[in-house]
Amino acid sequence: MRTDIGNALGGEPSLTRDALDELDADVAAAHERIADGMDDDAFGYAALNLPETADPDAIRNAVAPFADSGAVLTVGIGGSALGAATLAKGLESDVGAYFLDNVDPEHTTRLLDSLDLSRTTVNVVSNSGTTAETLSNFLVVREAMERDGVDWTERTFVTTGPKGNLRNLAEKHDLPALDVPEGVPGRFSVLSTVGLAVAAIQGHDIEAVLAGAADERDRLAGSLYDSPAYAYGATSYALAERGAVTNAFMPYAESLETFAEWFAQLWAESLGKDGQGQTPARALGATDQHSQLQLYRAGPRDKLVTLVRPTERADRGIPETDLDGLSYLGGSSLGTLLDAEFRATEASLTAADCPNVRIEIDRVDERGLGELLFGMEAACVCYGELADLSTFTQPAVEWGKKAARGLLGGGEFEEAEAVRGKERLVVE
Ligand SMILES: O=P(O)(O)OC[C@H]1O[C@H](O)[C@H](O)[C@@H](O)[C@@H]1O
Repeated sequence: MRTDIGNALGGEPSLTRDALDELDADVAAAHERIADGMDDDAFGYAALNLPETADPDAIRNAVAPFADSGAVLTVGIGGSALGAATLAKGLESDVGAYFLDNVDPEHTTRLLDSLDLSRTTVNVVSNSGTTAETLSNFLVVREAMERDGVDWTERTFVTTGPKGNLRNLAEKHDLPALDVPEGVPGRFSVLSTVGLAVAAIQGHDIEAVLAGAADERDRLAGSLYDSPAYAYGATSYALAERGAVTNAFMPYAESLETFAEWFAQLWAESLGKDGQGQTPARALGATDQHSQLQLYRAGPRDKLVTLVRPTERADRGIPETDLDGLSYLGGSSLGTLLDAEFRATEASLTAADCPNVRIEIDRVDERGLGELLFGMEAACVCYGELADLSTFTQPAVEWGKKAARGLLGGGEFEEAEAVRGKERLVVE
C-alpha cells in the first residue's frame, strides 16, 4: 500500500508540513504503545497480530466439508459480516457469497427464495453469540432449509466466541465451529476466522491475504514518513483536528465498493467518541464524480477525500467509432478512462484547496486486499492513539442494542425507558 499525502497539505482546512513534522513525535509515542499492545496481545491490539496468529490450515480444514457449495450464506451483522463481504466483493469466485446482515423481512424472504438451499452453506457468525438480528435470521434460515427438505445441520457451520447461544447451539447439534480469536473486536476481525472462512470456501488464497497484511505490518514504524498506514492515520487525525470532520472514502474500483462500507464501520465505531471522530462518507469513483463530487469540491470546508485505486487491472478496449466528437475515446480503454477520471478528480479537489489523500495498491487481489485491510486498521488504531480514544470499544452502539432488547421484552433496560419517553411533533 502506498499513501501519498502531498495533496493533504496546504488546503483548507489547513495542514502544513511543519505541523505534520511536529506531530511525528506523537506518532513515535503512539507506535510504541501499539507495539506494546501487540506484544501483550492486549484487547484490540491483538487484531494487529492476526497476520501471524491466524491459522489458515485450521480454517481450510473446518470448511472442507463444504467444498461442494454452490453458494455460501453468511448470517451475521457489523464486524461479523462486513469483512467477509469485503473479500467476497473484492475477489471473483464461482461460489456465490450472500449476506444476511439486516432483519428486513422482504430482503430476507427474497434472498432465501432465490437460493438453492440444498447447495448453500450457511455460515453463522457472532462473536458474542447473542446478537438478536443474527440469531433471528438464523432461525428463519433454518426453517427455510427444513421447509425445502434440507438437513440444516449438514450445511451449517458457526464462527463464535467461547460462550453464548450460538456456541450452545453448535455443541447441541455437533456443528463444525470456528473460534473468534480472543481480544479481536468484530470490526478488526477480517483477517481471522470471521473474515477468512468465506474466502476459503470461495477458493481464495487466504495465505496471500495474510501475507499482504504481514507486509503492511512490517512497515509499521516510529515515523509517519516511514509507514503508509500511520501516514494515513496521522494525516486524517491532524486534518480532523483542524475541522475536516468528514472523510469521504472514494475507491476507483467496483470491487472495492464494499471495502468502503467496511471502512465506514471501522472509522465510525472506533473513532466516534468523546465528541471526536470523523464521519465516513462512502463514494465510488467514477460514478460519484457525477454526484457527490459537487459537494466535496464546492461545499463546506470540512472534508478530507480519500482516493483509493489499484494501479493495475484487467482492461477492456473501447471500440473505434466514426461518430463526431467521440473519436478521442475510440482505441482507448475503460481502464485508461477510469484512471483519467481518478486523476481529474484529484486535480479538481486540489485546485479547489480540498485536502485529499491518494492510496494505491498494485491490484485488487488477495495480497492487495490484505495490505489495504491491515493498513486501514493500523491507520485507525494510530488515529485513536493520537486522539487518546478508546478505539476498541463501542458504548454508543451497545446503548442501542440494550434499548432494542428492552423494547422486545428481553429484560429490564433503562435505555428502553428513554425510547418510550420520545418527544413528538408530528406533521401530517
Ligand atoms: O459478532 P456479534 O457479537 O454478533 O456482534 C456484531 C456487531 O455487534 C455490535 O453492533 C458491535 O458494535 C459490532 O462491532 C459487532 O461487530
